[in-house]
Amino acid sequence: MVVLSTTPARQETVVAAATSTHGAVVVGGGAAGCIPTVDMSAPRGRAALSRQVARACGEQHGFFRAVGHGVPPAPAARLDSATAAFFALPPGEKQRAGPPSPLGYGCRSIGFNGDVGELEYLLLHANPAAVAHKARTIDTTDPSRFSAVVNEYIEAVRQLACEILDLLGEGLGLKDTRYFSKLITSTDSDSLLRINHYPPSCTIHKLDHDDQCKMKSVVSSKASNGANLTAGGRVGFGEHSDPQILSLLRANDVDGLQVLLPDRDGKEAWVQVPADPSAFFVNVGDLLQALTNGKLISVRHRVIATACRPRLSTIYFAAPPLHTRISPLAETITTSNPRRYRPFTWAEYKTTMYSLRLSHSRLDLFKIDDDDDSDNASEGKA
Ligand SMILES: C=C1C[C@]23C[C@@]1(O)CC[C@H]2[C@@]12CC[C@H](O)[C@@](C)(C(=O)O1)[C@H]2[C@@H]3C(=O)O
Ligand SMILES: O=C(O)CCC(=O)C(=O)O
Ligand SMILES: [Fe+2]
Repeated sequence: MVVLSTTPARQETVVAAATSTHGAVVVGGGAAGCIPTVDMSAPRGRAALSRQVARACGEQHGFFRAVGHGVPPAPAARLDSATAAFFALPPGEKQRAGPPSPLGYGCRSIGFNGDVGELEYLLLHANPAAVAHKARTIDTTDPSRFSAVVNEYIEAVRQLACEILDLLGEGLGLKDTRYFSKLITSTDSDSLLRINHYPPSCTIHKLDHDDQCKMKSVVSSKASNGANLTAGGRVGFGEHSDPQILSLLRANDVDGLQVLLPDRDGKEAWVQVPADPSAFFVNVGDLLQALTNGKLISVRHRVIATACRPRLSTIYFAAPPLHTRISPLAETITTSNPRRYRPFTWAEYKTTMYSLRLSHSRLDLFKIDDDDDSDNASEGKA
């Protein structure tokens, strides 16, 4: 295990993941500390692939690196250059697409309850009409080109999300194996696209590279400019779980993403996810945890900026339509795993989430008490 640093305030340990020869990313010190890799193009049966995806999204992970995913590189490259061009504009021009309501351009402020991060971002509703509307303020010279680039990317990544959700439906043995993917393909689905741009974290001081790197290994809770520091870096995007069904993240070659995974002793540790621009990082969202009655796990993650180059990441949050009723599926409720969550709609969940801080474990508010016999008696009814 490579221990990068510890922060006295939270006694947290950050471990770096390393790639094993058989393709799985493994952290020394326990199987639960691994980041699984799924090669979606590997020649093996569909059943084996679906079991592998379901295992990665459950059993204490909720997170995997997808390679051989079939998304062509060109739409991603076009999106990256369009968004990089936007972030390179003078601040006044970027502000035309803000403030985030929650959609639009945002800088440092995240949500409505006082969260801040060392980043700027674009948050878009993932449907063509909404993209076209926002594009008018994002690319004032050629908004229709910007829209086309974004829509092309969304279509490619939505297909990948559907494929992963179908594999999960099969791996979990659902009667309707397409249940999850149907939720996100409806025309009024509430999916989002977020593009995060993290400035280099070593531009504060005009020091040579070696001095900057020495400074970053100094553990402290506040930087001289007031930014939060954790485990030797600035908090780019604070600890949270994603609220939706499934998130597909792709980033450039700059590290920063960390996931909170339990080790063999059940203690949690932040695991550094090595950058891989050709891969998608897939994580289970709160809704999928609720729908599967906790069989799949909505992983907590964060971004800690330590690099001297900007990090550009793009995340597709696959969500259902607002009126969708979220309730644990019958196949996931058993005597040993009785119903854990009460039914709710995505709209209800969103209202709750926007009233809370980023780090809140919001799904807990929808939990059924262990000793509530009337709710647990509804075993087998979704
Ligand atoms: C503080 C907040 C920002 C957030 C909405 C929230 O109230 C709590 C969840 C946050 C989050 C995290 C994942 C995604 O980046 C996001 C778009 C989402 O759906 O939930 C953000 C929200 C946001 O930035 O608006
Ligand atoms: O920017 C990243 O790499 C991750 C950000 C994230 O987790 C989010 O936007 O929900
Ligand atoms: Fe996230």
